Amino acid sequence: MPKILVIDDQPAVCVALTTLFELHGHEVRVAATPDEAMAAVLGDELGAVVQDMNFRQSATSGEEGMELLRRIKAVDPELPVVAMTAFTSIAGAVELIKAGASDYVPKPWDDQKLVATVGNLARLRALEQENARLLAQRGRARHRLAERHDLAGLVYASDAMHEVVSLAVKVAPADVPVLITGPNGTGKELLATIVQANSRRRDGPFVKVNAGALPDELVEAELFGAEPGAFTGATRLRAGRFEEADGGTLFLDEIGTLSLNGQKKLLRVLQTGEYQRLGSSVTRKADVRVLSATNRDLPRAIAEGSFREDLYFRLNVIELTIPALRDRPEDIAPIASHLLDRLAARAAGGERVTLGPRARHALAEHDWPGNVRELENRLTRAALVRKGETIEPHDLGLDAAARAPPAPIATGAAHAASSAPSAERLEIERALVEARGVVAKAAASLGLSRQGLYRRMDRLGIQIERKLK
Ligand SMILES: Nc1ncnc2c1ncn2[C@@H]1O[C@H](COP(=O)(O)OP(=O)(O)OP(=O)(O)O)[C@@H](O)[C@H]1O
Repeated sequence: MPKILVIDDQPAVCVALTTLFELHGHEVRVAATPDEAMAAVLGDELGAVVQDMNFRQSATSGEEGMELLRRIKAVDPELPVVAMTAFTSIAGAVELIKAGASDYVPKPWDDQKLVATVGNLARLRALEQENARLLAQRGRARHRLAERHDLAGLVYASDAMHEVVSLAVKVAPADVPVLITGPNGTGKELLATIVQANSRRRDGPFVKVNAGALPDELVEAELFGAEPGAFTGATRLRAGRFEEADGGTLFLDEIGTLSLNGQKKLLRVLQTGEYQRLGSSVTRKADVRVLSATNRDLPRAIAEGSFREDLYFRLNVIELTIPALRDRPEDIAPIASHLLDRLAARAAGGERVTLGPRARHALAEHDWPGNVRELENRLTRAALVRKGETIEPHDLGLDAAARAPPAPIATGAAHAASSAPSAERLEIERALVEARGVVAKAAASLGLSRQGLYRRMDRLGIQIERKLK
């Protein structure tokens, strides 16, 4: 129980208050003069103070008490002080509160009220202190982690993310496969970068493959390479991704959508540590650490027969799961701020745009189906379309997102009756804006063919306005 300091020059009052607080489980310290009181405030762990306002028989103005209150508040502004006063005037009470008193009780006091008031204040202080201690502890832990490891620009404030990142840097030096799971755009590739950057292979190659985009007939050539003439059109020797990643790390993104044939080939190299180029009988050793990522529920895919269980166990020696952004709302504001810094660094004039209070509120309220990538897209869009100095909710497309669609920069009619822009729409719009409306360039940055991008634009009703050209 928190300790209470009782300050009164009358021994009878001190005895009465000591008995009262001790009866309710508090430890009590007593001071008869302002100097004794200050010695206790400076040297003891106190939960609350109950102080008289006059310390000499002749004094009645309360001046000495007011002076002591100010001295206490000057050294410990958070320490709750309850003044015991004969003041009944409103003016006196207001002055006390202004000077920092948490409350005041008249003399003679009501035992129950006094114990309740002081006890509540002391408990609140203990909670606040504990909170501050935990926050400081977490802040220190995050700081230490960032100091000792390369976090590749990943920003977070949540405990959930701290756990994931701590595990990532812990498993990084062990040469084991790591499977990174989590919804779209949560930072799986960024986390893979952290694992690689903190591994013993950090100076080796880091090769990334979108396993989901590998056409079945090219899986083998892509992963293991091909000799000239190995298949129609293979005119030159082609090194595979395992060969390129030799001595380093191979990151297989979208592993959940790798074809069954691709899974079989991958499993073999993971089991034996050996592979052959297509069209060659020479066996090569794979000195590669495999990291993989997926947003698919692999156990479910296994149950449905679309993912091999044996491959799952090979890839999933360690699993790192990144929570959806909506489940770690503390991360939204710091990531948004980081992304705005990044946008400013890339912008021609280097101007840093800020979020207006309504926009900040809208970000906190949004559900983030597209996670950090969606946040990135919305901020990029907002920085481009904003009219004022700060970003407003409608710039983000979050102006009552559920009620009406925002006016997109590249827009069409097809979606007009629909709800807020999807993450896909935002991503395409962003790519188009960055490519200044050049579809081929936007398609390349999205990893799509030009036709593929046109098809998506058609489906989403995105047309390019002249101003983008
Ligand atoms: N915590 C974070 N701090 C800073 N940037 C982040 C963070 N998380 C994600 N990002 C950024 O968001 C974008 C999307 O992240 P990333 O590509 O790593 O997600 P992903 O989960 O691999 O996406 P997908 O599921 O679509 O493959 C990237 O630009 C990345 O740098």
